[in-house]
Amino acid sequence: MKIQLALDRFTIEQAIAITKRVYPYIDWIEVGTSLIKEFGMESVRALRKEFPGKTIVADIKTFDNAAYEFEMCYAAGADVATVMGASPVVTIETCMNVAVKHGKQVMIDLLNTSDDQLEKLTVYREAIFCAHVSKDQQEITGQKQGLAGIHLPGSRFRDTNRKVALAGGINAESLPSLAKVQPSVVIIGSAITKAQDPVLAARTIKALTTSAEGGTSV
Ligand SMILES: O=C(CO)[C@H](O)[C@H](O)COP(=O)(O)O
Repeated sequence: MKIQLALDRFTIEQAIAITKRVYPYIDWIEVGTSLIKEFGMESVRALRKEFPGKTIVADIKTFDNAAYEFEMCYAAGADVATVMGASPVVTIETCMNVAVKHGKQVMIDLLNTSDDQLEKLTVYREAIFCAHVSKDQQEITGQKQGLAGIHLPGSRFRDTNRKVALAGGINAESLPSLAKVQPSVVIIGSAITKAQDPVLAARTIKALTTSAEGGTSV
């Protein structure tokens, strides 16, 4: 289970500084949508340059203009770029094709994706399917990521080795039960980056994922 550190609502310098502190406890680095919107591809390039040894995820949340946006992310050094599951299927298909062309990956963000649409997306076997509770759902309607509320991408995904990611307000309390879903990736932002002690928070989360996988806690 990879830990993807979500970097949102920071300057590029702040994002680099916090990542350096928690570096040993995380696996993937997400250049958050807010960074991409505020600073553009420079944010992806900067994180790529600073952390050559980590997987960089550009959370661009593409909804249209797929080839242009995905080419841009991969050229800036992203290993993974995100597209919204609710987009037209042709958009998602285009993202998958651009990823194959560059030997990169696609994460499909299932925020507000209907079951009918999800059914259509099951053909994209190489994608990572991200069940996501949004910031607005967290902050305005008080929704939480949890086994009851999760829009899990169907039992068939778990049965067929589809890669699943979970995101949205995940913390040390919710992680152990969410780990039962055996996600490939857990995406964690504020529980680490806004913690009073981000290093302790990251180390605790790393220990929880390790023990959920049957390993020894660090
Ligand atoms: O995609 C995102 C916001 O749209 C965030 O990356 C995701 O929600 C994880 O951050 P947090 O743990 O703070 O919710």
